[in-house]
Amino acid sequence: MILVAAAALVDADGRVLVQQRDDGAQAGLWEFPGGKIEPGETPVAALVRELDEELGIRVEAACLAPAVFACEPVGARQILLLLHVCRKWHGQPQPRAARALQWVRPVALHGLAMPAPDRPLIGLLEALL
Ligand SMILES: Nc1nc2c([nH]c(=O)n2[C@@H]2O[C@H](COP(=O)(O)OP(=O)(O)OP(=O)(O)O)[C@@H](O)[C@H]2O)c(=O)[nH]1
Repeated sequence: MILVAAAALVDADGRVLVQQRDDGAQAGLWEFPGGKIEPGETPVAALVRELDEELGIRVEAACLAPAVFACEPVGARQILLLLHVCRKWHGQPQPRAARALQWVRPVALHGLAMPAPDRPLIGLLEALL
């Protein structure tokens, strides 16, 4: 089981940030910023670290609200994806690790190519935001 923490950053217009993966078998897919939780790390601590590494933004732990999760097979592995919602951060997100970033309305996520674990989360996220 691979534990992954991710964040839906939501801007003042209610749009969500997604990034396009640049490497590996999932290259070209759009996903929420985040990454694997390291041994001994909490999901929120992993996200604070990943959001800094991937986007160059600083987020306070208290601003990452646990939201929805999914557990899906990707190849031979199960991914447990823990999606958080974040409405407050410091700095301007930059695509440091991704091919591109885009801000989209939650309903538009249905039209994006996303990894399998993200698909069941789209409707849940729409209902939450
Ligand atoms: N960040 C992120 N990863 C996702 C999402 N959905 C999903 O299936 N994943 C998968 O979860 C895994 C996250 O691993 P990663 O490679 O981004 O993690 P990482 O930054 O720790 O990378 P590293 O192992 O190169 O250090 C990948 O297999 C990725 O395809 C998502 O919405 N956001």
